[in-house]
Amino acid sequence: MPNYKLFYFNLRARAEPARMMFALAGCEYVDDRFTHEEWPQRKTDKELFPIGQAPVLLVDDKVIPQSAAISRYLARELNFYGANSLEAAQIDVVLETMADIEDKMMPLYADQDAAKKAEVLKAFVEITSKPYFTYLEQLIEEAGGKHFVGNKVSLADIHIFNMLDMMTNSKYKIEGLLDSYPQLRAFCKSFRDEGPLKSYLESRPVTEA
Ligand SMILES: N[C@@H](CCC(=O)N[C@@H](CS)C(=O)NCC(=O)O)C(=O)O
Repeated sequence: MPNYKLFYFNLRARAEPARMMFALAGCEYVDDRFTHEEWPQRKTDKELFPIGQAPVLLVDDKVIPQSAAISRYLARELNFYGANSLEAAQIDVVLETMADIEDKMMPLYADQDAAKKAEVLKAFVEITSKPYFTYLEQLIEEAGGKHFVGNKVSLADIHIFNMLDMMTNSKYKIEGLLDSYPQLRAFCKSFRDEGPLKSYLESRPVTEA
């Protein structure tokens, strides 16, 4: 097993799927978290932060930036990327659907007055995000409610849980987001309360996002 070191802010956000996979696999790693105040100094290390962004995963002496690359690498190494190519493709479908939702979410956080923000959030919940969440709701229902793909926790479950956790339980919380999606709500509840990450989720640092 290589030496793993993960560098990110003291947030769940883009690094949490990696931390969740390390926890599930019982794999040791260094979880190097820094504050926003420390970041300008940390990012002067151009070898470690070649794009000037975090997260970065150090695998022995190899630098891997880009959270999606980190997640997919660890999923392959630690066996969270499905049992075969077809399952891997199904996992990718979930990840890419989630990426579409996140793309549509970004403008919600642009500076704007309260009335405009309420209008934009309502449109996101009721219109823009609907085809994606409806599809994810259908997928988890067809899969039996517990795992999006296969019969064990995969990168799909981990990423969906993390995204929904961020959208319902962080400073980016969106009111009413999952009101129309009972299967997704049930999936999150069982993942949190009964899944193999229960004790990790209960003991991880509490962060604003
Ligand atoms: N596509 C990149 C985006 C990384 C990114 O935007 N990171 C933010 C934190 S979530 C960052 O490093 N912000 C500080 C900066 O850009 O100086 C990824 O997914 O890793």
